[in-house]
Amino acid sequence: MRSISILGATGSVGEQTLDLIRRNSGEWKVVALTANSNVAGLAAAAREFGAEVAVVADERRLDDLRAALSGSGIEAAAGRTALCEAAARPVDITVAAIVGCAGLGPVMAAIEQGGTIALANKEALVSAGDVMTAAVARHGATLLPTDSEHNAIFQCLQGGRISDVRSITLTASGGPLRTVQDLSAVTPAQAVAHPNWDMGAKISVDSATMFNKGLELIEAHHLFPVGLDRIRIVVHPQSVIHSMVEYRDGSTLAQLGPSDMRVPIASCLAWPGRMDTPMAPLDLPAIGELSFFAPDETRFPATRLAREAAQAGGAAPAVLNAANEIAVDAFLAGKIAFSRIAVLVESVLEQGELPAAPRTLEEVLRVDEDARHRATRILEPA
Ligand SMILES: NC(=O)C1=CN([C@@H]2O[C@H](COP(=O)(O)OP(=O)(O)OC[C@H]3O[C@@H](n4cnc5c(N)ncnc54)[C@H](OP(=O)(O)O)[C@@H]3O)[C@@H](O)[C@H]2O)C=CC1
Ligand SMILES: CC(=O)[C@@H](O)[C@H](O)COP(=O)(O)O
Ligand SMILES: [Mn+2]
Repeated sequence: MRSISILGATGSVGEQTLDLIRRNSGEWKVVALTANSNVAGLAAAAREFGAEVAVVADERRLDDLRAALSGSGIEAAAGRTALCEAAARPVDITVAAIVGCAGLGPVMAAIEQGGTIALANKEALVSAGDVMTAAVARHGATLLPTDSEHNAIFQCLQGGRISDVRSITLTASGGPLRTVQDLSAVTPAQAVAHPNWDMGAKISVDSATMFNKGLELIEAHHLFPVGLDRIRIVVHPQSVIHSMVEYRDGSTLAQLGPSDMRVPIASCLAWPGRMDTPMAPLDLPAIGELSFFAPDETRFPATRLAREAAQAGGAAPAVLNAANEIAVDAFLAGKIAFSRIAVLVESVLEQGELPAAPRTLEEVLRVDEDARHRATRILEPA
């Protein structure tokens, strides 16, 4: 029996993790499950899987959570501190599936326990960068990349040496707007309609703007230290090849699979072994063709902005991420046009001097908070 905590259990990655646990329920003990405000979903999952503790980030929902769990014997808690305390409970694996920089504190709490973390929450690593990787090294923690591209690269690196890598290629679907000419009138419904993956709203918008690939570039830069100039992006609309590693002898290894997050999640849950998933095998004759294109950074400037932020280093990636989170929320709320997302991010990055490079979690959170204020002030001038 292995123990697991799922941070962001009510989301797309969280629910897909629970689906795998359900199929192998005798093998897993669920310790902590967390959500932001979805009390009904959290309580149902906590009851079904017999969790030790359920935590909701929104403190105003604590009474509702207690009521939903009454008689179950499951502990209920709320707030950011409770989230970090739950994340710090010792487990064999923590699945980090909160969306946004809001997941950073709990991820760091799990890292400080020296645990194994299946990391889907890319914004946490993008924002904290070296602060997180240094904490991983200091506490002897293990990060298992769960984002599909990074999981693909991780798999392609097994048995290889990072010093033998010539390049890493991140594949990008190009998102739902790849062939849409007029980006000025894109609605939230269009932007979240990803052609291949069923995901939460924020990452779906990020795929549409290509900020997802920009964040993933920075994520790859921290996970796989081959040098930024050796990490490339190629548009591959079928999302069958999830990424590739080219070695110095000219061999390129790729990981292929269905566009279903249960594959990379299962790879992390069973690592270094393997486990069954319910997906049908890839039917390559039915897929027919795999195609590849260079990214169009004129229409989708996000990958250029992310590369520049990664090159600048220090606080720049955290600023880029925070501004993007504010812009995506504003777009989904109907407050700004789709095309303004990248414009806003660039404005925040170019506004005045960037803060000093953060050296601690608290400093990262201050950079994040400050960039959010700056982005909000641009959107809603006093
Ligand atoms: N979905 C996918 O296929 C993939 C996702 N990822 C990454 O995984 C992460 C999760 O994505 P996804 O599952 O799509 O997201 P969802 O929006 O579907 O789920 C997000 C989860 O985080 C919780 N949450 C939201 N805001 C907060 C907060 N402020 N504090 C604490 N918890 C919060 C939500 O709770 P509640 O339900 O109560 O709102 C929910 O459980 C993201 O970083 C994403 O980039 C990476 C690769 C693929
Ligand atoms: C499933 C996953 O990892 C997502 O990040 C997905 O890859 C998004 O697709 P694109 O950003 O390539 O459109
Ligand atoms: Mn991805």
